Amino acid sequence: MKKICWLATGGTIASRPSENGLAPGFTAKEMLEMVPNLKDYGHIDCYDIMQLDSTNLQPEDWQYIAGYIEKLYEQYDGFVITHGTDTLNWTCCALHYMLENLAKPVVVIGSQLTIEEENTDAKFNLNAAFAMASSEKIGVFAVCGGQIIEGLWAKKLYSEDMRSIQSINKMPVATFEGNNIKWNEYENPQVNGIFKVHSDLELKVAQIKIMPGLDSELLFNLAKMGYKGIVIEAYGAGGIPFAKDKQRDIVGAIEELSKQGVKIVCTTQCLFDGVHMDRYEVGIKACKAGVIPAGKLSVEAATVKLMVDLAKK
Ligand SMILES: NC(=O)C[C@H](N)C(=O)O
Repeated sequence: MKKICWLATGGTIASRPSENGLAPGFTAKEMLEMVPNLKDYGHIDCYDIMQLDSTNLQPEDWQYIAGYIEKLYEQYDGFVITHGTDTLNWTCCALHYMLENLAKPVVVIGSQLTIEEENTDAKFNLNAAFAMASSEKIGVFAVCGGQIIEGLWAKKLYSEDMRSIQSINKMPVATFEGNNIKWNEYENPQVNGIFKVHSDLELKVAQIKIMPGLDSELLFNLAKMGYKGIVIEAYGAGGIPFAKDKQRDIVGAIEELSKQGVKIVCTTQCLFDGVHMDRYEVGIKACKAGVIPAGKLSVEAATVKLMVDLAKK
C-alpha cells in the first residue's frame, strides 16, 4: 500500500464562510472525512501546515512547504498539497526549481468551490490528486478540472470556471475521467543524484510589464532599491521598446543595468508560444543589451527560476 502525505495550506477548498467572506477553516483530517474513498489510494497522513488564502502566500511559505517535503521525503511515496488556486502555479514553479532530483509525485491541488458546497469540484480534484500521488510518475504536478498538468506549465486562466488552471505550451500529463487517469505522453525525468532542496531564494526580484509610455526610471529605481533581478513581460515575440528619449528607452536602461550586474529576463505578454528574440530589431537589440530570453516559460516560472538561480550564485 502506498503512503501518501497530505500537506494542507488552505485555499478555497478548505474554506468556510466567515463574517468577512470565505476564509480557510477545514483541516485536512476534516476534509478526508468528507471524501473517505481517498483512503483507497493508500495510507494517508494529514499535516495542517498553514491556513492561508493563497493570495497571502509568500516566498517564505514556499520554503516552508519545501522544508516539510524535505523532512518527510523518505517516509512517503507521494505528496498532495491542498492549496488555493490563485497562486497555485507559483508554488508549483517554486517547488519545481527548489526540489532537485525529486523522484516522487508532488501534486498541488485546489478547487473553485469549498469542499462543503453543493456540486463542489473539490472532491473530484482530490480524487485526481490522490490517484496521481499514488502513481509512479515523478515531478511536481497541478491538478484542476479533470486535468493533471506539469506544474511548471500551469497557469490560472479563469477566476470562476472549474477548469481554472490550464497547461500552457505543453500537453497536460493526463486527464482524470470517471475515477481513472488517462495518460497522455509523459516521460519521467532522469533522476541522477540524491534528493536535495534548494531553499535559498533571492527575494529582490521584480516584474515589469512593458506598456506604451513606460518610464525607464522605474527600472533604474528598482536597481537603486537593491533589486538583483528583473523579469520583463515584453510584447509579442519579446519586443522591448528602444527610443532616443532616455525616459522611454527601456533597452538603454537594460544595457546600463546589465553592466551593473542586474539580471534581466524576458518573457512575453502572449499566453502561448513564448519569446523568439532573434527575429525583430526590438528583440535582437534587447538581447545585445543583455536580456536573457525565457523561452516558453510563463512570467511566473521565469520569476521563480530567477529567484532560485540568483540565490545559487
Ligand atoms: N479558488 C481559490 O482557491 C481562490 C482562493 N482565493 C485562493 O487562492 O486561496
